[in-house]
Amino acid sequence: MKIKSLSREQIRSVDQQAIENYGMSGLVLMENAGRGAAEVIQRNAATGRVVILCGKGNNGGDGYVIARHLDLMQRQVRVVSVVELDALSGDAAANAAIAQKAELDVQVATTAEVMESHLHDCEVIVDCLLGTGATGPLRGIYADAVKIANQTKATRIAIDVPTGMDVDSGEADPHTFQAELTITFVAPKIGFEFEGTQSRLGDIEVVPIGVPRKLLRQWASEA
Ligand SMILES: NC(=O)C1=CN([C@@H]2O[C@H](COP(=O)(O)OP(=O)(O)OC[C@H]3O[C@@H](n4cnc5c(N)ncnc54)[C@H](OP(=O)(O)O)[C@@H]3O)[C@@H](O)[C@H]2O)[C@H](O)CC1
Ligand SMILES: [K+]
Repeated sequence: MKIKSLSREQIRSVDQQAIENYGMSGLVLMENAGRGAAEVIQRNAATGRVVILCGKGNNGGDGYVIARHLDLMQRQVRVVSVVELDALSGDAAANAAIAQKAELDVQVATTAEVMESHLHDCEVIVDCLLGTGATGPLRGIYADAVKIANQTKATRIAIDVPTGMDVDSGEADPHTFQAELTITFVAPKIGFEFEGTQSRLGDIEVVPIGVPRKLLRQWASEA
């Protein structure tokens, strides 16, 4: 079944319905998202050290799941959070805690200098800073992190939407993450169809997260 491009509102309602009407849990959706993304990353960037940049919300939460699954694939992985971990909540906090108990390499970088020290020698950078919850211009360390990442020679992979891009309008902050590959969940986003977004998105892979077909049928573009 091919799902047409969805808006922020529509994708949120998929989440909501999966949880409220089908009894799925956010943790299960996040696990499916992170595991699916890790498998696509392994297929597209099969070697080298991976740094996963994590923000405060569930896009960041995906990053901790991705880290755990890449570690299971014997990859060298480091998570670099742009917020103190006690600022996390819900499913993101749960997966950050699992990552720490699993003794994955989790660092915090709230300044550009510390961020630079983590990014200068890695081969793959995964953007889990902001997803569909982003609003307005990038704030502080988020802008710094994207600027530094864009200056490296690393392969850059965006999760759900490149940080700095508006998921509905396609409008891009001056410091939008420049991805070679964007791994997006459930369906492409309507903002991806706008002029000029291609250079920031790179190739797009859609990863299903286990939401039942019956729920998605309302947005199917073909059976
Ligand atoms: N059904 C699905 O597709 C699933 C998607 N998942 C992932 O969840 C994210 C959406 O997560 P959410 O927590 O709603 O939002 P974000 O992670 O994108 O943003 C989180 C917080 O970031 C702050 N924020 C917002 N805009 C900015 C900005 N311009 N600069 C800096 N910080 C910003 C804001 O927090 P504040 O309290 O600081 O205002 C946001 O709350 C989705 O994209 C997927 O990756 C699920 O994992 C599974 C299901
Ligand atoms: K992102």
